[in-house]
Amino acid sequence: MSTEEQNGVPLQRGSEFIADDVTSNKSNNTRRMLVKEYRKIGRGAFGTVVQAYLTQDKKNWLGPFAIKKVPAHTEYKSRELQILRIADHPNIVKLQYFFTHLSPQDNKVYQHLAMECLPETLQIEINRYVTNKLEMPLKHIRLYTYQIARGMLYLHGLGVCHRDIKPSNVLVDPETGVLKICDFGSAKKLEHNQPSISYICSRFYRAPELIIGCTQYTTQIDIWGLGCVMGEMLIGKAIFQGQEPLLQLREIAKLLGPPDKRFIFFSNPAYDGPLFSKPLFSGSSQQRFEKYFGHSGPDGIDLLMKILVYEPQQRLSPRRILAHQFFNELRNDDTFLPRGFTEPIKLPNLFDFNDFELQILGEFADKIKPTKVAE
Ligand SMILES: Nc1ncnc2c1ncn2[C@@H]1O[C@H](COP(=O)(O)OP(=O)(O)OP(=O)(O)O)[C@@H](O)[C@H]1O
Repeated sequence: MSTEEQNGVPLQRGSEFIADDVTSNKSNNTRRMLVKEYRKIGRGAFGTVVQAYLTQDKKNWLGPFAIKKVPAHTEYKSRELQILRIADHPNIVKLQYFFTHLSPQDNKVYQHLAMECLPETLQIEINRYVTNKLEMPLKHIRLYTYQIARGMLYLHGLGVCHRDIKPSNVLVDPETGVLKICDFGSAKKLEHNQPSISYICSRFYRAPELIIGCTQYTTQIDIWGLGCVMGEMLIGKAIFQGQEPLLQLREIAKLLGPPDKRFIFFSNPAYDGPLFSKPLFSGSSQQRFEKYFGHSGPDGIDLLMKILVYEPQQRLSPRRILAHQFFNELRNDDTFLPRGFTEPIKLPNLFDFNDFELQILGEFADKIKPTKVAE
């Protein structure tokens, strides 16, 4: 394959096709466009993600986009399109175009979701620190955790539960500090009193009620995932690594202590799996949290201990997370030092709440926003 440059866009010959019905998510207009695929950037359980560019006239190129291709017409995946079409938030990956296309390789129709492209996943960023035997700076952990919580404030405000929070479903730009939640392939608008499947979410990040088989769960399952992701940034590896689905609960019990019988019963009265009711450690769970996450300081430990709790209703809500003192450093100093840079730069705007967010935040908005010192 030869490579050429067009408008600074590196293009590979041979990986292009015409799509007849490319719809802009912004204007809703549909038109014919040439799609040039550049390189594969991700592979998931359901499809592939490629970096690609779009053009109408072969002169003006749009992109780069991350185009996610999934088999079309499955009810499961069309939810992803529906949710991405309405989501409009700085911490949620933005859908820009979408279209269907018949693949000449297997003669199947694929849905194509062209999203803004970010350079890394949080998983890659975490691994980079581990490989270099370094700890991720606390400021970065605050910045990323805050933005995941802000994305959740918005999503949960819409009633949408992501259901697959994990570091590889969180995109980051380490040079700007911007973070966006991606992969809405498992997301669902949860309706009150309507059951949903409990076999959802990647094992290490599954909330205890899901492990037990609860089908009436709430968006608080995502908050559990957020706690797992924050813990993973702190220690450089997944904090609960169960070797089998039910053993996942054992890993949780090693940190939190045994689950309460009431919690098990109200999650799933028919649960007949192991209870792990004997303490798996001596001392208090506070001591365990301090041992695992000591370098996050008392505020980090306090926050994690209020997120990683069995009872979903007891877990902090997104707005209480945003208001937590762990994030005071972001309110007091609006700069950070990106990895590999020697000069600090300004943090992305973390407090530009829109009317919808302000409505959900209520009186919390004033606690979350930095208080400006009068000049
Ligand atoms: N907007 C984007 N910008 C950059 N990379 C992306 C983007 N969207 C997805 N990716 C990359 O593609 C990978 C797979 O994307 P995604 O998680 O949406 O697909 P999936 O088929 O649902 O995957 P999985 O089965 O692992 O959950 C991501 O982990 C990431 O590496």
